[in-house]
Amino acid sequence: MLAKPLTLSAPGKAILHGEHAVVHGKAALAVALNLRTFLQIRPSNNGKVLICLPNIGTSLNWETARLRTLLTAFSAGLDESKSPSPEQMDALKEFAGITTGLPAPESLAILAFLYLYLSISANYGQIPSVEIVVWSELPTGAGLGSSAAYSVCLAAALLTACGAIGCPLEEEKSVARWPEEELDLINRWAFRGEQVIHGKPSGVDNSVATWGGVLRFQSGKITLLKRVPTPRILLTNTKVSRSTKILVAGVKDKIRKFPAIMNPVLASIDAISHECERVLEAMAESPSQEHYPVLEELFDINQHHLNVIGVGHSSLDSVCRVTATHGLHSKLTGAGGGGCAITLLRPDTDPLMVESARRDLSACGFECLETSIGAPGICLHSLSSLKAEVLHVFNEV
Ligand SMILES: Nc1ncnc2c1ncn2[C@@H]1O[C@H](COP(=O)(O)OP(=O)(O)OP(=O)(O)O)[C@@H](O)[C@H]1O
Ligand SMILES: C[C@@](O)(CCO)CC(=O)[O-]
Ligand SMILES: [Mg+2]
Repeated sequence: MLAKPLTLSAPGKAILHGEHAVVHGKAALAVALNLRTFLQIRPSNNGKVLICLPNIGTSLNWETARLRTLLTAFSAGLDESKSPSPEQMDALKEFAGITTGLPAPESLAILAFLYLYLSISANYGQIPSVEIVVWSELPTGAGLGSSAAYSVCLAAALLTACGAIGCPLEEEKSVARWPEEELDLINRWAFRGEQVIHGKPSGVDNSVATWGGVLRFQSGKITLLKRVPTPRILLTNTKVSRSTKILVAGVKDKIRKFPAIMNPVLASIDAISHECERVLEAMAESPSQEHYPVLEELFDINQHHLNVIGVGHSSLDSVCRVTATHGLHSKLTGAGGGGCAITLLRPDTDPLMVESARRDLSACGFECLETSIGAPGICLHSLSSLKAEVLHVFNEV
């Protein structure tokens, strides 16, 4: 059980190709970002469970005895066919005093936490009185998988706290990862958290946050692409807020209304993901500049498709237009409707050109984020290995 504080982190992600189509059984290519969500869980002896979420200004606590009264409704196990039921969600909303129809960010985050806390306790054994702090380097709700990194951190922390999985961090180590079968369990529980936040997630985001690196995801099948080169990208946050849940529901509605028009678009996005993977593999075989025009054209085509299925936004059009004036190619990433875009950079892209593109993007009110890609998935950290910024957050709350 939990004898001392544990600190863990999971990465955000960028989807190169396949967002939305992946919800409908098509392939997606996703990369882990070196922008992470950190969680600290510490034992406490006040008979309460506390969750503190500084990114969204929320801190709540409940008596463990009160939480226990809900346990029987959450003992169904990890049956693949069962997702969080409307009855379970209603019980949680009533417990947490959430009455609004359209859930606010803090409501979704709390519901996902309560769902995971109760389901994991009911299935593996009571989680003791704990304090949990979650803080992220990722913008929340901007297409970079913040919900998945949050769910993966929660699942890993709660499974470790109740002894369902081990704690692989040895004394002298600064970072440790769980063995594959435990990562698989973390990923499957995190998917449940995503279901609470998203409604109908494909599972691609929680898979990247769990496994890290670069992967292809299709209908629940995760293929880690170990050999492919990780392209350089520039991330731009338009700062236009949006909800993945609403955007995913909008696409579903469009497919229902116009199946003969929308299904070929999804099939084309699927073909783009496969073509991109083929090109990345060819680049691994023979690195050469000649592959970049193809990757750039795939970005352009997919961006048009994403507009067709209704997840574009004028701010994302602006990112594409501004970067195009510098000879660069961009597309939205994640759910779209605002949030972030990715711009492909060639290894030989002139840094001055990138700098001037960034200046123009900033002048539009957008924020460019620097990060590397192919980062590791969920891991445990020793306190001494944490960056000062992260330590500061955990020491403050
Ligand atoms: N650090 C965090 N603290 C608290 N809640 C968080 C945090 N990160 C994510 N969330 C929860 O996840 C929600 C955002 O999820 P959403 O799926 O809409 O966006 P995203 O995951 O950032 O983007 P995408 O799904 O397109 O990659 C927030 O409203 C909040 O409920
Ligand atoms: C829009 C979507 O395809 C990606 C969000 O990052 C939703 C999902 O796959 O769950
Ligand atoms: Mg999300």
